[in-house]
Amino acid sequence: MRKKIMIPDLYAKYEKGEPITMLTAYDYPMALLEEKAGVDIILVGDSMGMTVYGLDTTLPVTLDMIIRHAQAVRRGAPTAFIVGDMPYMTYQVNKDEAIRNAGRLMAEAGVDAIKLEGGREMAETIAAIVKATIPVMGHIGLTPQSISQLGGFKAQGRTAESALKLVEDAKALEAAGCFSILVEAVPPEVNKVIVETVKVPIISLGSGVYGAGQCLIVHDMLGFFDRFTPKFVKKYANLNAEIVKALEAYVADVKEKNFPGPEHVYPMSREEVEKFLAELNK
Ligand SMILES: Nc1nc(=O)c2c([nH]1)NC[C@@H]1CN(c3ccc(C(=O)N[C@@H](CCC(=O)O)C(=O)O)cc3)CN21
Ligand SMILES: CC(C)C(=O)C(=O)O
Ligand SMILES: [Mg+2]
Repeated sequence: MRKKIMIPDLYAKYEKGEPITMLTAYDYPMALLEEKAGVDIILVGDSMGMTVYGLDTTLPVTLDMIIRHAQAVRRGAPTAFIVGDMPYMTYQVNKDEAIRNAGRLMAEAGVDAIKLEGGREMAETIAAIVKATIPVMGHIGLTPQSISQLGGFKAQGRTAESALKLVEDAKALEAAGCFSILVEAVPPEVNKVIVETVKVPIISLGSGVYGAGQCLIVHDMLGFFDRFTPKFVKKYANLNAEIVKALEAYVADVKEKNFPGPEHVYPMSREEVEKFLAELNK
């Protein structure tokens, strides 16, 4: 088994120019497969609200949901670096609540770090969480918990003014003590400047090749989610089609009585069958 990945291992990769790989996982079977494939960072994302629970946004996801799913992911991926996503309103109210909730994710779920959305306005909260011994990954650009203010899931930093603000946000997050920052759905030109401005490793989700590594939502890249496909997704498989093919074959087999076959049932000796029927007819 691979050695447990810790923050210094991520930094060593970054310094060597070896790209860091990151994917979401929400359950034990997917975590097992990602561990097997050698994924460095597994994010137990609040995107589970949409990919696993069929909700329209990430806002209804609760801390208890993230904790339960992160526990399952931890069992499947003992050596991956696991990041637990802080759900909507578990860190925005005040620093004390943010520390307590981040601490629950660390202690109850066994994650290695937490992630929360926001720029400058979250810097003080992040500094407080880091001071409480909890590593924080920042998340700027498209921040899905702000969907109402953003007016939809739209790429960010596409004007000079908003791009400048993103660079300031990244600086503030670094100063607050984030060990890494995820930059979502930002033009590559802007992400490049962020990468060159801050020292901490930048993970790109839909923000081009610059930075320390890449992230995708696993259900998107496996073709296991159909409601929409962000422009930044590359589909590495079409699981939906594979699964439907298997399900249709099962439905047809049952209807045509081709399943179960003799190999799927528990045998009884002829002697016992005869005894059974004789007793029954007495
Ligand atoms: N399955 C899944 N994948 C994701 O990447 C993801 C989620 N769920 N849930 C939360 C957010 C939403 N995300 C998204 C959604 C859409 C775009 C996108 O490409 N939007 C288009 C159209 C936007 C519009 O104008 O309506 C764009 O060009 O920005 C990007 C990220 C990223 N996150
Ligand atoms: C979009 C990624 C980075 C995320 O926050 C999630 O999966 O919840
Ligand atoms: Mg999230």
